[in-house]
Amino acid sequence: MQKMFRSYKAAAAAAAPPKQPARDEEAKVLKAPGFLKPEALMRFLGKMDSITQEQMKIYWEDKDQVLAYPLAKTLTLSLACRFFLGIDEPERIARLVENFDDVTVGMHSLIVNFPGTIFHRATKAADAIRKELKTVIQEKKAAMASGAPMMDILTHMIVASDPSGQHMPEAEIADKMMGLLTAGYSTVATAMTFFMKYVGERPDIYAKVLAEQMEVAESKKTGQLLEWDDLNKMKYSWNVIYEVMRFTPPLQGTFREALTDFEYAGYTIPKGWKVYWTVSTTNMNPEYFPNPEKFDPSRYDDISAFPPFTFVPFGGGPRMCPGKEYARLAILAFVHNVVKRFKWEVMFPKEKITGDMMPTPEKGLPVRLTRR
Ligand code: HEM
Repeated sequence: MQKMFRSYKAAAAAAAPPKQPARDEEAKVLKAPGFLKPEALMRFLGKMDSITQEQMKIYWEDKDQVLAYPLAKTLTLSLACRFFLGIDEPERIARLVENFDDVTVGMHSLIVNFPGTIFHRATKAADAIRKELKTVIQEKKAAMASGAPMMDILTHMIVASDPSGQHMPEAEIADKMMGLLTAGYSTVATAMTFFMKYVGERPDIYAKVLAEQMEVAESKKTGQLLEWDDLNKMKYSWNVIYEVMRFTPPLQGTFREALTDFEYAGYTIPKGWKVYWTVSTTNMNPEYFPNPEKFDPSRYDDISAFPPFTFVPFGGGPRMCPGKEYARLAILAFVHNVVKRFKWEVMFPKEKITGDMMPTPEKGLPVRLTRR
């Protein structure tokens, strides 16, 4: 986990001041469950599908129009709270959504800490989240003591101990959970939101996604939830998501440390400097993406044909996003449920997109829904 978070920590310095590096033993403890590997995620998929269906029922069905972005965030935070923390209460999730938004915005702000600055707001929000998470940890410990069965990442962190039998302090667990939730919540929501935008503007692509998803839906019995094999039948839908992420990368980039001096564009970058790499540097390069302005999911029919590090929505190398598979599950469960139920129209195709760290539709991406 230490390895997983080191570069994110650099990016998140604004919201969470750097702590002592995690101990090696902790890294082992936290990695042990393999909670983001497909074997572990398989068990989550049915529940992801049912949570997505519940949210469609509460927030989407019977509505003529919705704001796609805030609803996508509520969905992804509900999923993350369920699978990372084991909590389901909507009021708690609503409180966290607000605070996480402030932390996310603060990640790329100037470190100026006095009332009224973005950084100050992010620090306060991070404190509020830590406080809430500590309460969750205490409740969880009490529930565990009463023998209730637990299936979430937080429980693993609480019970795990290092070789000397030491458990991780609550404050540290809270920080680690905050890092995981921050990394895995608005990124997924952004991909879902821009799927709504780009596919809402392209009826031909919508028709193909719908055909693929209906084939999956029709192969299932009434009420049967999504299973792992179903995801393998969603290749076109996932290619659409790739194209969504090429047009609008949910995470713009992150930091690396130069291991040796090197030359770039006539400048010497000294060893030890922090460098910021971006996902989108090659996204519109016609050498790799012919006709780059065209939204064309078929370019990923053979994804292995891309030269290394030209298309990197999830990063690359040893620090590549460990949440990629989790994101695929959550996004495809959303795609399946939304296209099965609705056609939609983007109400303001020219809506301004703000935000440097996370692209944000200024009005929340209002869409007009038509029940299928
Ligand atoms: C569409 C969704 C997502 C996108 C586009 C995305 C993108 C990225 C990118 C570009 C990086 C930097 C990788 C690098 O430095 O090479 C990253 C790192 C990371 N992501 Fe994601 N991510 C997504 C979802 C998630 C989820 C769901 C989780 C958690 C469950 C997660 C956890 C992390 C963590 C912990 C890191 C830091 C890895 C490290 O430094 O070793 N991400 N992500």
